[in-house]
Amino acid sequence: MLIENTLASNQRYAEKVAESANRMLQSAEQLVAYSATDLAKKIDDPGALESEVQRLIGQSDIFNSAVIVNKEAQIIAVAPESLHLSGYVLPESARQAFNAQRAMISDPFHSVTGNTLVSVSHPILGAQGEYLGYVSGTIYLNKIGALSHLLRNQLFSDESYLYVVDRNGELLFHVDPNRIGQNVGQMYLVQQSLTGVSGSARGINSLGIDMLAGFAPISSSDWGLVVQRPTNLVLADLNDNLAPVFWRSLPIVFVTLLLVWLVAHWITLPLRKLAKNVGQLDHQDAYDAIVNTKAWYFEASQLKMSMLHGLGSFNERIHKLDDASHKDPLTLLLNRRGMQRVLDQFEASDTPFSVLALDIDHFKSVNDRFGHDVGDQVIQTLGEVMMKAAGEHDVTCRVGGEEFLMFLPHTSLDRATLVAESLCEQIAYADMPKVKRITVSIGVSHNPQPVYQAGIDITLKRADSALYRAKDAGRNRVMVVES
Ligand SMILES: Nc1nc2c(ncn2[C@@H]2O[C@H](COP(=O)(O)OP(=O)(O)OP(=O)(O)O)[C@@H](O)[C@H]2O)c(=O)[nH]1
Repeated sequence: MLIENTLASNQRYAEKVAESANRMLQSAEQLVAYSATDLAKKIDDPGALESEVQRLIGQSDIFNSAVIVNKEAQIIAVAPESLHLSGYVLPESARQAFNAQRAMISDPFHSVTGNTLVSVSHPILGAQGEYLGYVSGTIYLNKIGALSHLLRNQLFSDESYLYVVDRNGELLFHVDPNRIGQNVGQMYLVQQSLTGVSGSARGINSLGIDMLAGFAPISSSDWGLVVQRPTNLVLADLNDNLAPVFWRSLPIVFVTLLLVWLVAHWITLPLRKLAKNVGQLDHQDAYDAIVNTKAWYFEASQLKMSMLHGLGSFNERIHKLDDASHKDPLTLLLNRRGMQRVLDQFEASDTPFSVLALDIDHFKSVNDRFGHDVGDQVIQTLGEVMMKAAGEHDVTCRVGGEEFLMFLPHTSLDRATLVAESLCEQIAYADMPKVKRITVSIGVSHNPQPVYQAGIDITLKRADSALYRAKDAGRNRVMVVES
C-alpha cells in the first residue's frame, strides 16, 4: 500500500510540476510570437528592436536574454547588452531556429558564453509572408530564472527528488548540480518519462538504487520530468510504524488471548467432564456423573445423549452376557456358576432350604441306542419338566451331564420330599423324544438356618449320597437324608 501510494503521489506531483513548466514555456512562446508580429513593421528600426529585446527580458523573468536575428543570420539586437553579440553572425551549428523558419523551442545547447540554454523563437514575417529573421528569448537552464526556479526549487520533506531530461535523455535539472548534462537516456525510468504520457514505475536509477518514480511529459519542449523516492526509505517508514503498533497492540492481544482461553475452557468443560467419565465407565456412579454433566450447547448435548445411549446398551449387553454365563445353554437352567451365586445369596440372607439331587437312570443306554443328539433332546425336555414343576422361588440347575439340582428355599424336608416324589412321577410319565419314557433317581436333603458355606457343602453331599442310595435301591425313586 505504501509503495502504491508513493507511486501515485509521485505521479501526481510530476504531473503538476510538468503542467506548470509547460504553461511557462507556452507563455514564453506567446511572448516571442507577439514580439515577432510587432517587429515585422520595425525590422529596420534599430531603436525599436533594442527596446523590444529589453522589454522581453525585463517584462518577466522567463527569459534571461533575447536576440533578434535578421534574414542574413546576423544578430541585430541583443539584451542584455553585456553579451556583446550585436553584429555576430550565427555559425552553422547555431542555426537550428534560423533554418527552421517556424515557432520552436530548441534543444538545449551550450552557448558561446558558456551557458546551457534553450531558445524560444518565432519567425518574423513581412507583409508578403517573406522571412525577415526571427526573434528569440533564451532561457538559461543553469541560471536563475522562472523555469529553473520552478524546476529546481521543489522542496520535498521526504527525500523525494525531481529531475528533468531532454528528448535525448540528457539531464537538464537535477538535485545534484554536478549531474546536469549527463546522459541517462538508457535508464528505464527516463525512457518511461519520454513516452509522452504520465505514469509511475518502480525501477533502478543510474546509481543502482531501487526507486519509486512518477513521471510526466513537458510536451511543449519534449522533455520528461521524473519525481522519485528510494524504495527503502518508503519501507523504512513501515518499519518505523510497525514497532509502536506492535507494542500498543500487545496488551489487546494479551487480553484477547486470555478471553479466548477462558471461552475455550468454558466451551470444552462439558467435553472434558464427559471424556473423564468415559475413562471411568467401570465406576458405579459413571452413569449418574454423565447424566449430571451440564451439556449446555447442542454438540455437547448430542455427545452426552450418545454416551448415555451407548452406556445403556453396553450395560444391557453386559447383563445379557452375565446372564448367559450363569446358564446352561442346552436347558437354560442355571449352571454351576449360577448355582453358586444363588447359594451365596442364601448364605448372605441365612435362607434355609431343601435340595433335590436328580440323575437320569441308565442314560448311557439312551445315548447308545438313540444317539447323542436324542440324548441332548431328552436332557432338554427334562429341564422343561423341572422348570414347570419348580415353584416361584425354587431354583433349578444342571450341574453335570445328566445331573440336576433343585433348591427349594424356606421349604421343609417333608415338603421337599413330596415335591421330589411328584417330580419323579411327572418325569416317569413325561413324553420324551424318541425314547418315550425315562426315569430319574432323586436324593433329598435339608439345610436349616443358620447356614454356612460348609453347611451348604454338607447338605449337597448328603443329597448326593441319598441319590446314590436311590440308584442302589433300584432307581426311579426318591431317597431322603435326615439332616
Ligand atoms: N447326550 C448326552 N449325553 C451325556 C451328556 N453328559 C453326559 N452324558 C452321558 O451320560 C452318560 C452317563 O452315564 P453313567 O454315568 O454311566 O450312568 P447312567 O448310564 O445314567 O447309569 P446310572 O446313572 O447308573 O443309572 C454317559 O454315557 C455320558 O456320555 C450330555 O450332555 N449329552
